[in-house]
Amino acid sequence: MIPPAISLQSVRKSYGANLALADVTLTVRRGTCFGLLGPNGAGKSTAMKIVCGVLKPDAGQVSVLGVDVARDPFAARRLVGYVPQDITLYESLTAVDNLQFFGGLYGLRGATLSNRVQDALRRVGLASRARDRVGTYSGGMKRRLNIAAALLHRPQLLILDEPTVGVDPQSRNHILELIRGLRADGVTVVYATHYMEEAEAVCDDVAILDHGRVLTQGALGEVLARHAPRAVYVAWANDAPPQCPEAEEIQAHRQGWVLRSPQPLTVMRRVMDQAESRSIRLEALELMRPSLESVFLSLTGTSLRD
Ligand SMILES: Nc1ncnc2c1ncn2[C@@H]1O[C@H](COP(=O)(O)OP(=O)(O)OP(=O)(O)O)[C@@H](O)[C@H]1O
Repeated sequence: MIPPAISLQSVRKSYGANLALADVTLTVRRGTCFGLLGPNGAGKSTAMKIVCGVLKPDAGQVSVLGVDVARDPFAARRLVGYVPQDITLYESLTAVDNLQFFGGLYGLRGATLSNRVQDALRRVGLASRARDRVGTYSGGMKRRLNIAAALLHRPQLLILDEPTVGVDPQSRNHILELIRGLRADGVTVVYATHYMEEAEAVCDDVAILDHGRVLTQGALGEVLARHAPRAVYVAWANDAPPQCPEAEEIQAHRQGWVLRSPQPLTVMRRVMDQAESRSIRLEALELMRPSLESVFLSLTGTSLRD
């Protein structure tokens, strides 16, 4: 059997008394885009640093494309491109000089290094600004250059830790397109984010992590089907919401109400009957599409994480 891109088995990691990963078991399939999702402090960065060999787990097994990270950390690291959450670039150097430096750390030299630098700059849409100092770049350009630095050694697995924080919609769109392009080229991408709409747009599989534990994982469609609360949106020309014993919760939303229920079709029928019998004009009646955002909130709760 071909080993998966990433396998974490019962991984545990503490920082002193602070348990960051309690018991994490995860599998990332080759050639997919995998969304690692979780609120602040869930353990996403810790898990990714362990996969890259930057941090050692206290317990558990980690392998990358079949290579045991504990046994052969250097071989594993060569297979992985890691884009950290914090920008790690030299502001006083140009984009080319930054990439030449990082490429040198991977042992790239001469014409190979120059070609890889040009390729990476093209890929992230920065070829025309290649000779400008990074200090003159916008936040989105720095993020894209940060990604280019992780592509120079042509990794089979790219790990991105919240790559779209603080970027404008254009750079965000460019980064999402870049991920789709890499995936189409056969690169496995792990994408950590708390932007659920981005994960829905690019990920094949997702895992939701909280307090160092995996709450759910699987194909995006499966996770939505398994956990998304079913709901109906109703707007009608009446001040009160419809009466519906099947609704577990009724919330005001836009010009109407959201009725959560495991029997949404019964709810819809009941609303239509009431509208007809009481001559109330119905303005909208929709089965709400399950969203990753609603799954995320229903699994991780709505209390603030600081
Ligand atoms: N170097 C460290 N020393 C002590 N505690 C740490 C350290 N790094 C992380 N932690 C703690 O470990 C837990 C997991 O943190 P981690 O950064 O892995 O979460 P995260 O999901 O990536 O969060 P965020 O979305 O905020 O980046 C948190 O409680 C955090 O405060």
